Amino acid sequence: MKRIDWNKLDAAGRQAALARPQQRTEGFVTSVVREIFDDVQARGGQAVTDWAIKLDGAAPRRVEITEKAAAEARADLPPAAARALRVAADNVRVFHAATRPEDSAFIETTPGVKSKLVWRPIGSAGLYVPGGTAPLFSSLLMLAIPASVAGVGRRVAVTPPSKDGSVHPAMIVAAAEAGLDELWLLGGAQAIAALTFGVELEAGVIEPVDKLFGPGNAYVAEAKRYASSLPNGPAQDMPAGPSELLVIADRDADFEIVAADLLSQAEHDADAQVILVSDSGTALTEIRAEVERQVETLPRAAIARASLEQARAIRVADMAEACFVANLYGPEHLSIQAEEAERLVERITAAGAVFVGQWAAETLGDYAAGPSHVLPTDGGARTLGGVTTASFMTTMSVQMVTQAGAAALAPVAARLARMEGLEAHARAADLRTEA
Ligand SMILES: NC(=O)c1ccc[n+]([C@@H]2O[C@H](COP(=O)([O-])OP(=O)(O)OC[C@H]3O[C@@H](n4cnc5c(N)ncnc54)[C@H](O)[C@@H]3O)[C@@H](O)[C@H]2O)c1
Ligand SMILES: N[C@H](CO)Cc1c[nH]c[nH+]1
Ligand SMILES: [Zn+2]
Repeated sequence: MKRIDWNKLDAAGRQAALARPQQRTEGFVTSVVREIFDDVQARGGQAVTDWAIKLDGAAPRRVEITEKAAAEARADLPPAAARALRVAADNVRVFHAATRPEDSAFIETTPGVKSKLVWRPIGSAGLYVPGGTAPLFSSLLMLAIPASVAGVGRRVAVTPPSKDGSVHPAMIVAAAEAGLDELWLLGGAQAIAALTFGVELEAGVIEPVDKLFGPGNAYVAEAKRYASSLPNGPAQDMPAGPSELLVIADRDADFEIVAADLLSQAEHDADAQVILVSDSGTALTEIRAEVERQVETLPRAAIARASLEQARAIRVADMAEACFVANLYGPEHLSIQAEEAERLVERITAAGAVFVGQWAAETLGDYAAGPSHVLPTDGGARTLGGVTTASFMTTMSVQMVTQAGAAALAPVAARLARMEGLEAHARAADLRTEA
């Protein structure tokens, strides 16, 4: 972890200190994604199959998620694992049901003119579930359950096959828990292209979707971005790339816990980024040493070490400055392990999720606290929130006007229309006053 003193840096130094790993924006990711999309647009399902075989060693396959298949998959898991999945799914469902947006009441702005905002689910959602280096069935729960609570008509998930071409039984159980419609073993940009254009495969048809959701590596994140830039392409939820965690810790933090939290995100991806911010030199020194100690015994030490090359340990003057730095970075996850952590939350304006105090392990949020763990990365949190039921819905205003309401408001509208030089608008308003 590179050690940095915030107050010894000039503006350029500060920008560099909070830069995302360069790998994520490297040109070859963009060009490979473009090549895959062009090929899928030209050759359809055959191109998807060719890329899937080339990159992941297996042709796309549809996974059965019938009750029978789910029961078999459940039987393949230790009972405690199936129970843990059920607890996680229940918590995610409870949180999203309680936070689903409701239609507003009618609001009368002028007597006889009333409007309200109503929410409608989108028609179809393509859910990307990462699986390149670990089968993230938790991401399936975090996407498919909010989609189902929102009432989305068709929910299709795609996920890469494991190295031997198989699917983890927990993926099938999670899909069943979440009431998913389709699950495909297909990953990377080729999966996103399939959901964008719709393709006919040997294993069946993937219909195009209205909106793409989900996290993924740099290829997946770029594919979603590119898909949503195409004319008539699907919308996308947000940039949700390699994981990020920024921890604000003071000298009273539990250094072992802070180090463990940093490593929990570093182990995701060589491109994941973890940042430690503290007003205490001792905390920075001790936590860095603790990270080095703990990484030794991790099964994914190689990935975590590669990520740690992009990590930072930043010394700030005080907690107010720590919050300033956190807001500037806009992390996917922010953990505050400092005195009066809850009070500091008031200063935070940009983070996908905030974990308050030492007991709020980010890992709990990753799996089972309830809110979706699909969150914006790369500074997206400065303007965007994470996945919620609202992400799967749209709003419409509904406007109702009585004859008296029209008589009162039409002259206003007609006047404004003529000021804009739009005579047809004005006449349409005038007609409402002539009855
Ligand atoms: N932001 C969030 O909310 C969030 C949530 C969960 C996970 N994540 C992140 O998701 C990511 C998962 O990454 P992953 O790699 O394990 O799985 P992944 O499923 O995102 O990516 C694997 C796919 O990448 C494609 N790919 C790999 N190398 C390629 C190459 N050279 N050219 C073209 N395509 C290539 C392959 O087709 C493969 O199927 C991690 O970075 C993790 O941190 C983010
Ligand atoms: N930390 C990831 C979000 O960035 C989500 C996840 C899934 N499994 C474990 N963690
Ligand atoms: Zn995680």
